Amino acid sequence: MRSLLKYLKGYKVESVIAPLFKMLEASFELIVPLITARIIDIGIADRDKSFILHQCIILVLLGVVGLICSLTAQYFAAKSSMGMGANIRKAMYHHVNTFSYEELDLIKPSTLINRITGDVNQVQNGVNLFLRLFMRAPFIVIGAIFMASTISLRLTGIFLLAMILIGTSIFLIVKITVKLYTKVQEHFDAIVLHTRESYSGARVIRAFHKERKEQEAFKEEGELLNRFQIQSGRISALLNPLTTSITNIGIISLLILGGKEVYRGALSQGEVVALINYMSQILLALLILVNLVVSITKALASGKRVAEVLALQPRMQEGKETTGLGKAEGISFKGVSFSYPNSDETAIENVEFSIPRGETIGIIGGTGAGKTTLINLIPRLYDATKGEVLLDGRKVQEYTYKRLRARVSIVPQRSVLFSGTIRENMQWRKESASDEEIWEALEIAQAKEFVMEKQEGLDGIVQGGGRNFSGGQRQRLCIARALIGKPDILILDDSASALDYATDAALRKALRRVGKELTTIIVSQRVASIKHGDVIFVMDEGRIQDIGNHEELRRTSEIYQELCRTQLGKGEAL
Ligand SMILES: Nc1ncnc2c1ncn2[C@@H]1O[C@H](COP(=O)(O)OP(=O)(O)OP(=O)(O)O)[C@@H](O)[C@H]1O
Repeated sequence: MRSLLKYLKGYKVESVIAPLFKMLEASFELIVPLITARIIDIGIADRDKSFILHQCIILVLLGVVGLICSLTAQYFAAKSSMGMGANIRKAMYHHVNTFSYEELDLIKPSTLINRITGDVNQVQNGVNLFLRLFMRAPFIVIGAIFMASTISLRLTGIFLLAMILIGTSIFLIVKITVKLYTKVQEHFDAIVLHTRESYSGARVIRAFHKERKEQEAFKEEGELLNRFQIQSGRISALLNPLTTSITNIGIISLLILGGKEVYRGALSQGEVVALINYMSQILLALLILVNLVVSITKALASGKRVAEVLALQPRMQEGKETTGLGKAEGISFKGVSFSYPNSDETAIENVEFSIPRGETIGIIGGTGAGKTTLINLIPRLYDATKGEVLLDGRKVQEYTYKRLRARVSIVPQRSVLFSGTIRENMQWRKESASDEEIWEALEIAQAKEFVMEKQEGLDGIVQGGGRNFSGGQRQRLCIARALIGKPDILILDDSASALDYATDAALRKALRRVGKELTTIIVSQRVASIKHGDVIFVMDEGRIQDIGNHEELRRTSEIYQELCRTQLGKGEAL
């Protein structure tokens, strides 16, 4: 949490003014019982109406000035805590954008969203309460005891005893409820996760007719949450009656012992009333302190979650080079192995190959063979754990991200579009892309026809995630997006899986016409999609088992033969 204090930068003055004004308000509050005592002892005793009126005006003035101080404190506390919250959110958003796939594997997007929103809000509220109340409550308690001691040192003992009893009850109850609160938070997180999953997977749930099962699981989570909330509610409900009882016992003791002092002539009636007022002020201040402690505990827990994200340093460092050596003119893998950060197994092992510029490469293999892992190393979505990945003779790590990603364009397995227009989605790689360039890319990606059919053309709306397009249309739009800005290397990671054979073939034919310089890597589980490649890599268990063109592999590669047998028909493969 301490590491988050730097985000208060720019709000230092506000953070000092807020507690100062709150303490000023508290000082006025501490004077009130003394004035009440004077009204009773002098005004009422002497039946002096003008004195009473005069003192009442002072009370009103104290109230008004106190209110102004309180509002000033609220204003400055809100300004600095909101400012701090905004600074943290900005810093987190910026920091998360520097994460590579490795960091995103470690902190899941749903947790990141919770941390950037809910947790930062909790920190913000905690800071606001802290600035306003943390100094005020102890100030009132100490001040009230001090003022009481100036009235009667003998009766101050009752105050100390009441404070010890109230303090102990509060401590015990908070200790238990904070533990329960942690449980409540855990179950609340689970419910949020469940709600999010069942909403985003609503169609799958309907398709598998799992509505009842989902409802039951939700009900179970809800009941658990309910149980812990009731438990913590019951225990916190004890707090008020317990502390009020202790205070009331204190007040009764003050009345009895104070009464005796009045008889002895050591105290006036007004002073006894003032002592009772101070006792009530202490109780109120301690109750506020309890709420403050609970909120601060929550804020500290949230602050820890926020600080964890900010402390996570991206393992990849950006290079400085903007040009290649031009030697090898293509992509080379030298003894490359890779393991995911959250896994002990190697996803690819000792991969070695070179691809000259302008070739079309097919990568085929069963699920989990390591195809996606391999191609993700080229645009540095991950860094190899062993070996080197070279692009035009330079390690990919040496290039700036801008340069590397301008040269290598990847269409991932999952087609992701963003809400906006088709044009806006097409301009992701090149903001200045003209309509002509966009139509050209759409034509190659076999998407021109259905975009033209739209009344608005390139201004056609894309709904979040591209849900107003079919799976195949989404894939084609993503391929078009990847072609804009003329990359040197185009990687299609199973990105044509939703296309029918004819469209898939038309796409590959169009890609071949793009230019001799374009290196195309097509990852697929379909033989038909990669069989025209200049070279085909056959992958299995994280290794490239066989390399060759379609005809060679049909003769030499058992895995390839098997794939052909199952897909193209037995006769063709043998
Ligand atoms: N983010 C990840 N974290 C941990 N392990 C992963 C991750 N992604 C993939 N793996 C594992 O790495 C191995 C290779 O996966 P990869 O996605 O490269 O296979 P693939 O050949 O592309 O499969 P598919 O054709 O099904 O997409 C698999 O065993 C998989 O479980």
